[in-house]
Amino acid sequence: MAPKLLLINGPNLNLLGTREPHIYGYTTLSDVESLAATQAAASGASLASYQSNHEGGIVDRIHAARDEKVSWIIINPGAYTHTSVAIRDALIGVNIPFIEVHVSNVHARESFRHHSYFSDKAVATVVGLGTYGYTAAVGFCLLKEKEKEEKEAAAAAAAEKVA
Ligand SMILES: O=C1C[C@@](O)(C(=O)O)C[C@@H](O)[C@@H]1O
Repeated sequence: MAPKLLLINGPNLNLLGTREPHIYGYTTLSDVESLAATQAAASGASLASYQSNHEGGIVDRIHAARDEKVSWIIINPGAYTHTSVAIRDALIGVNIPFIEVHVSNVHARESFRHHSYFSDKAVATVVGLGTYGYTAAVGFCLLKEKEKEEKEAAAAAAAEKVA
């Protein structure tokens, strides 16, 4: 089955490109989403995108990802990074590996941005690479899926040899 990736962006990230461009740059969310979908498609994977300014909407989208058999979630929880036990619990609850992305280097900003409810459960955290952080995260997920596929193919070939 072709790998399925889900890109989730939290509150205010719909304003990417116009919001504090000295911090978040000029690339829009729709640029980010279409680039990520193209990147996934080039490797035979699919990528769906979701953005919400509401915590419950993000929780519901994460729950739906389990039914959709999503292999990886890439999430920028925005300000919910620093507050949301509910989104953390949803990600743990569905047991889908996830990458946490922040456009800005949160560690070089106000101290309330230094704590994340996600980093200790994320496979990886990407901070401060601008919107390239999304590209890096998608590339990593695609690499891991390719490695998994190669491992499965090698195991199947070995099993065939024994039979
Ligand atoms: O909304 C955001 C964006 C952010 O997640 C980032 O991508 O750098 C960092 C958060 O602290 C902030 O609330």
